[in-house]
Amino acid sequence: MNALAATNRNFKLASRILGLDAKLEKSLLIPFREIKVECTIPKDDGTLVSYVGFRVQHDNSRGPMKGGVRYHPEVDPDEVNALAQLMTWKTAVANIPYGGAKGGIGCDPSDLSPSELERLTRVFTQRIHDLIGIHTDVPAPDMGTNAQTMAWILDEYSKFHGHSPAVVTGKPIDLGGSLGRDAATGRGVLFATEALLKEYGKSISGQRFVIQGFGNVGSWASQLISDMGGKIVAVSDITGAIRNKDGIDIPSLLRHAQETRGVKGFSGADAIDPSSIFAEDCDVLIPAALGGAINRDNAVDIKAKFIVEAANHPTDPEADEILKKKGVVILPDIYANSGGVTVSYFEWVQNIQGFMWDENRVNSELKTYMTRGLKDVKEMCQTHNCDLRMGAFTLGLNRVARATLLRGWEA
Ligand SMILES: NC(=O)C1=CN([C@@H]2O[C@H](COP(=O)(O)OP(=O)(O)OC[C@H]3O[C@@H](n4cnc5c(N)ncnc54)[C@H](OP(=O)(O)O)[C@@H]3O)[C@@H](O)[C@H]2O)C=CC1
Ligand SMILES: O=C(O)CCC(=O)C(=O)O
Repeated sequence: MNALAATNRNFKLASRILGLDAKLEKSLLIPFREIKVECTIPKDDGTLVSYVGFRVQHDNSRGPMKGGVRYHPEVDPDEVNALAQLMTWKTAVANIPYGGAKGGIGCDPSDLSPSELERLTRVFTQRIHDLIGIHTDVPAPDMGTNAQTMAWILDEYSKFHGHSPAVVTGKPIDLGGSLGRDAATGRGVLFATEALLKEYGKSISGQRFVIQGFGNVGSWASQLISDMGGKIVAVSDITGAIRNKDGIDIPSLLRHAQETRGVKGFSGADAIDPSSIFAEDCDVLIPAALGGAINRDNAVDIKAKFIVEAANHPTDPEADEILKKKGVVILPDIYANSGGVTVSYFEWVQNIQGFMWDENRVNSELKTYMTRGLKDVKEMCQTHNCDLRMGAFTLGLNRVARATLLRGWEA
């Protein structure tokens, strides 16, 4: 099932649980605006190359639309649409005053030089600058993009609209970025996992973790979990997968991955088949790479008791059903990875106030939001006798539906 069909399915299940009116349901589902732009740049050798960029603005009933920009070869309109919709429910679950959006360019950033990436980002920004803004739509990093990408968007946007640090989040600290934003999604995953395990009388320390993806989210989650005494027994990225049953030394792996641009070849672990990473024996599985990674073919082999969805829509609905029957507890993406957008909100607030917080404040506010988020999700699970995914979806939908109804429609 593609990302959009899977997301729409979860939306419809939640809408049915809440008993939403069919017309309201339709209005919530259809994106506010879908933008598709052509981005042609000269490569370093002078030849021209064209890419297609997207920005889907899904909903703004609770505030400015918010969401990352992804650079990846598999970016397509349906996927961006699904990711934008997930942002709407995610910001509502986190209870931050935003709607949802997502953008992307169908490109392989590893094939582009830094100057080509800069040109591409600037052209994309030129195409969409009049449709984004501090109180309209605020981009942030996602797969294949980072603080530097945000700095280029900020600079290009500011040429048209004047210096506007709050137009993007996840930007470098020197340009008004927030302390703690780089680690925020991984730290949020840590806090979410801690809160979940506590419900089962467990703590991070002593649990065995398997993590797919060692980029921003996966590497920070690995580092913070291992700092808390969790044992990371297997990790994978696009270069390969590695296992050490006694626990991987994460600081050494981080150095290796930085030097060699991947986890492959790390001397402190054995190489394993990347396609069997989910079958590794562990207590907690954390997918932190692409969507749809857990599907009906690999779900049956999963041994973890808990899955914490650091990636967006990593679990296909068919896999969801299989895992539910196996009794695996899944902490859904729209709650589990909301630490990133929550600290993006703190960054935006700091930019608007012109007052910078220290990192302790950022991290402790994040913990408050993540802990409260799980409590709110669990209350919906109890009210509607549903699993955590439907608890999160009904929580998000209910908040957005209420805001939409309160605002009303033009007569
Ligand atoms: N960044 C953020 O703040 C947030 C991100 N997310 C989600 O988290 C996920 C990861 O994002 P982020 O860490 O930012 O992205 P990055 O681009 O920083 O990292 C992605 C990681 O996934 C790896 N990867 C890609 N394809 C595969 C594959 N087939 N098998 C194993 N590993 C793979 C990449 O390997 P390589 O680098 O070698 O290509 C890299 O390690 C995405 O789903 C994103 O939407 C969610 C909330 C916020
Ligand atoms: O920080 C943000 O604004 C958005 C992060 C994001 O894209 C996501 O949560 O999927």
